[in-house]
Amino acid sequence: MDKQIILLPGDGIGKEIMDSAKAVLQAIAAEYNHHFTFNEHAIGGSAIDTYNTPLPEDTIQACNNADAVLLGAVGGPKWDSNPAHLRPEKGLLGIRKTLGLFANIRPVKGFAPLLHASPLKEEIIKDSDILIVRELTGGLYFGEPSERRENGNAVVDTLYYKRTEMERIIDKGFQSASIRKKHLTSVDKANVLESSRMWREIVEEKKQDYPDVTVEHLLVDAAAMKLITQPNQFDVIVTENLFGDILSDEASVLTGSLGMLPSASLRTDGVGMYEPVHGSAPDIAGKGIANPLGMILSAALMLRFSFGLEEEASEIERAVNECLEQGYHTADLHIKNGKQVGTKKITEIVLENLTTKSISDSICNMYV
Ligand SMILES: NC(=O)C1=CN([C@@H]2O[C@H](COP(=O)(O)OP(=O)(O)OC[C@H]3O[C@@H](n4cnc5c(N)ncnc54)[C@H](O)[C@@H]3O)[C@@H](O)[C@H]2O)C=CC1
Ligand SMILES: CC(C)CC(=O)C(=O)O
Ligand SMILES: [Mg+2]
Repeated sequence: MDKQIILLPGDGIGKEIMDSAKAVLQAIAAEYNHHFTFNEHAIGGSAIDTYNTPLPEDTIQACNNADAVLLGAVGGPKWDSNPAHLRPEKGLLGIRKTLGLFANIRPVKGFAPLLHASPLKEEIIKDSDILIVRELTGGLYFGEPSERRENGNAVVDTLYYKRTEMERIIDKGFQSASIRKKHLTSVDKANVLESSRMWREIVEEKKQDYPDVTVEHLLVDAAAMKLITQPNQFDVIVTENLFGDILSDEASVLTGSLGMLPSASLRTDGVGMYEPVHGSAPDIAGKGIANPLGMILSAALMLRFSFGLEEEASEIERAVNECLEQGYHTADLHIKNGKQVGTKKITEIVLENLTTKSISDSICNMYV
């Protein structure tokens, strides 16, 4: 299979973890006889430094013509006091919107060897397997106006959603639930927000189309609490942009580290951008200690969702699991008697496990 993949490493640890994902994809291409072409483009703070914009036109064009996009992370203190249009995050929001990637799929399923790596008790997190379906191109992150007023003494951000934008993501949530355990939790703040009341109405309408899916409505504050007290009560969570952003970082605690979580940002035709859930981690950038597994697992999601390469995707997930079984981990994972290594070394171990298939040849599909 021939595929053109655009790499957007971005800022901070973005470049370090992108190198890992690329190496894993090259190994998969060699093993399965695929031809992946990689082209790197600028986004975020590094694009501001070189091109004076967080999202150069050339990057947009390349992504538009690609089969899939891999993104590291953007942002950092260097650009934190820039005006809104010259912030790295504007580049990320811009590429999501421009490509129409409205569905952010964030699987939260812990690897067995990491059950004891979470600060939560093992009996609480065991058997948890959650799919967060987050709206990605609307809501507070995009609404206009968003500005200071009254000489800087007042401020407005706008939460705007069209009904159609809510309908398509809620549909995605129902579709995901219907091929999993058939339980959908819709998260909103309908006791306060008009947007959430419209969201809830749509969920109620849509549930007629999915009679085999049970639906539960949760207010976001209670959902935040239940996520870490009864995580195995969840199957699919569908929610709007801001709530999904916050809840997915919280949910990462179940897996031992934010550095473990992958994501897929999709539209309906299969085109996607694949990005770990975490940010650019400026506190550890350049130290060679970042956990690349969320990025590597995002590359696996790319193979599965955009290229239909289920076996290859599962092979990466198996190699990651094996590496953790062998006790290897980066510093963000707290594992007693583990073998703590840096970004490059853990990538090498994943690569070794890809080629040796020492323990099992079985396909472990983490996310369906
Ligand atoms: N998708 C993206 O590009 C995102 C970008 N950001 C940006 O990233 C910058 C930093 O934001 P933070 O709030 O610090 O969030 P962050 O996700 O970058 O980091 C939070 C904490 O988790 C740790 N961490 C995150 N990923 C890790 C990994 N792979 N390995 C080991 N440790 C990891 C960091 O060291 C830090 O202590 C900001 O500029 C923010 O806007 C934040 C979230 C998403
Ligand atoms: C950096 C933001 C624009 C987004 C974010 O935190 C995320 O998508 O997880
Ligand atoms: Mg986030």
